[in-house]
Amino acid sequence: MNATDAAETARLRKIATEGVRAMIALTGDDPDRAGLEDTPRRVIDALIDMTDRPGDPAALLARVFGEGTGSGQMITVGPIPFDSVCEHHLLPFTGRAWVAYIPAGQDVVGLSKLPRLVDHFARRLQVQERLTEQIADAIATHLSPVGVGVKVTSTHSCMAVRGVRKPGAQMTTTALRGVLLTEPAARAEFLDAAR
Ligand SMILES: Nc1nc2c(ncn2[C@@H]2O[C@H](COP(=O)(O)OP(=O)(O)OP(=O)(O)O)[C@@H](O)[C@H]2O)c(=O)[nH]1
Ligand SMILES: [Zn+2]
Repeated sequence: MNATDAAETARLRKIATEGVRAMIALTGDDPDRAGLEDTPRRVIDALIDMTDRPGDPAALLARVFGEGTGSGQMITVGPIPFDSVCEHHLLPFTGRAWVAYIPAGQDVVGLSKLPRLVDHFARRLQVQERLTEQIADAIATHLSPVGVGVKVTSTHSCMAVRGVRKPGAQMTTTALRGVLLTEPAARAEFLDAAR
């Protein structure tokens, strides 16, 4: 972080602290009471922590292993647990993702890179449909595979603990590319693996 960034961060943290104090006051509580004194800092740090966007898709998917490892099979990883933040309410949504691809040639990526890719797109302000598309698009762009499948199921705390209050209701989203979109058998294989 350079000096300009540090000054801007300090400025925004000051404003955000006032904002969180105002939100506490809106709940009818006293932001100056001992138990709440340090809460604005904790809230800001928690939000930054939950949106740290680890990794970089191009770098994550850059190292491939060849020598006959791929050869046309579907590779599926899941369920991959993830935490994200609903961009409408800044409340968490948490769930599981399945990520599959069929390499175009012999090259495959390391197993761990797919969960890392999920975290990269999950740990930011999100909606689930965009999360699902971004994971699929990153694999399509960086690996140029024959097919890609991404399925995400999650529960949104904004729908569980407030508003409509339906705890346990799950949202499922699926993004398919290439043969997983066009070939019913490939699609069925993925959806069977992602249960
Ligand atoms: N499609 C989609 N909707 C989401 C997601 N996360 C939260 N939402 C919805 O975003 C919507 C925001 O609707 P608004 O009417 O603007 O906000 P609201 O008054 O808080 O809505 P309620 O939750 O119905 O009380 C709600 O219906 C949420 O359930 C998501 O990942 N995808
Ligand atoms: Zn929400």
